[in-house]
Amino acid sequence: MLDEAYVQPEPLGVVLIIGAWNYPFVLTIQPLIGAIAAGNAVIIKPSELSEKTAKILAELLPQYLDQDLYAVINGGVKETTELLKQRFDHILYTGNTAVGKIVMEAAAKHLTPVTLELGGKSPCYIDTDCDLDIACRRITWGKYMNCGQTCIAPDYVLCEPSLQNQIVQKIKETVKEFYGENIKESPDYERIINLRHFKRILNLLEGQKIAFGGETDEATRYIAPTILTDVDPEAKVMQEEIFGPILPIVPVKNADEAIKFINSREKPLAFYIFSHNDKLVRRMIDGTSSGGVTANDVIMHFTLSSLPFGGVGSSGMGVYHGKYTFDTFSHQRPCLLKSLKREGANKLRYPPNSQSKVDWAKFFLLKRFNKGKLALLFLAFLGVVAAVLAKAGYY
Ligand SMILES: NC(=O)C1=CN([C@@H]2O[C@H](COP(=O)(O)OP(=O)(O)OC[C@H]3O[C@@H](n4cnc5c(N)ncnc54)[C@H](O)[C@@H]3O)[C@@H](O)[C@H]2O)C=CC1
Ligand SMILES: CC(C)=CCC/C(C)=C/CC/C(C)=C/C(=O)O
Repeated sequence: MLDEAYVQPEPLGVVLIIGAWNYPFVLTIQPLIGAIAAGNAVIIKPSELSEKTAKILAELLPQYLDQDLYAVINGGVKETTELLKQRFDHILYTGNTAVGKIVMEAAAKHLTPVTLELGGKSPCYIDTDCDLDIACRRITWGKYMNCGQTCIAPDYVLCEPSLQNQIVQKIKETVKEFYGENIKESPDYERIINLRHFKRILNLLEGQKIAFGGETDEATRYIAPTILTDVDPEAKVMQEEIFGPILPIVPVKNADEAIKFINSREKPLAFYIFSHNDKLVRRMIDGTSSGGVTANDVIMHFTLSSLPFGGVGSSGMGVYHGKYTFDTFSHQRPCLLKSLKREGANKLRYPPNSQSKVDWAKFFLLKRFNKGKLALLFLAFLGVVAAVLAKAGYY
């Protein structure tokens, strides 16, 4: 009661931030800000796939930040492998799950803690009790933004069979509203990052029923906003994160079947539920697990600095954003400042032991006491009075 106890965050030391290509600026700068705020030195390793952003980061950062403390190192697998041999005090990695394991293995050699911001197949459940126009507009935005290359894009839709055709129709209308008649010409519709990813996504379309879209152009790595219907849960497109503008719809009987479906797979990075029914929304949140959730919208939980962002299970570990970034890059050091006075109260813990000391210890530590011993209670009351007097300066 008389001691001072507090938590003092302290910098971890040198932090390594490895970014991915899909939002190459935000995925390095956002963690960098928190790492600096927490007092660390930082090395940034942007993705080599988004080479122009990597180059500009290496040019710009030294102009604004202390070069001894903040460095940009550019390179691919070879350079990153070499970098990972060094000892860091924390590593924040954003990218795919397979490389996440490599990063964690390298970090383990130095007992370095990691934050792994990985991916996964984020499901989107659309209830029958829902404003389909609004739901489909929001899903269209989140799915086709950056050509589907967003870690928390809704990967696939689960809904009752009766909704399927209406959803296709409404997304089709919204695509026209967003990108016009000629999507290819729209300045707002992006392209696939490289040929390897273009071919990977095309491969996922094989044998599927295309209800909308499906047009592609290898020369410009264009893939039209595409919807697949009646998709078999065992299909290739349902086995890996799509990370492209393809939206499979998997019909389910009801919300319970959707919950079972989600729980039978790896834990996703995000989960989206569209329904007017608040109870159903809560039930689906309680019945599943995912990195984050947005109800009646997509992506938006990412934008709140008051919420921690991160995955769970195979979609990652650890969180950042806002104050959570500061906490991730800090050691929360518990400090107890005692005085060398009042040794009498401390005698309780020193040998020789006795039943009376045990009773006192239980009273103070476990807040458990023998009801018969009212005197004990009285003594505790006196203790509180003494503490108050001491704080007030009478002691
Ligand atoms: N949880 C999140 O916040 C985010 C997760 N992602 C996920 O990232 C994935 C897409 O990114 P990737 O294609 O992985 O990006 P990527 O190919 O840019 O790789 C990510 C980083 O890992 C490094 N890297 C690649 N291979 C490596 C190796 N063998 N050893 C060491 N380092 C290596 C790269 O140089 C790069 O800096 C998706 O699964 C997506 O969902 C993407 C953005 C945000
Ligand atoms: C309100 C508004 C314009 C939000 C922008 C949302 C946005 C672009 C989110 C991107 C999220 C992100 C960085 C995902 C990722 O890392 O893959």
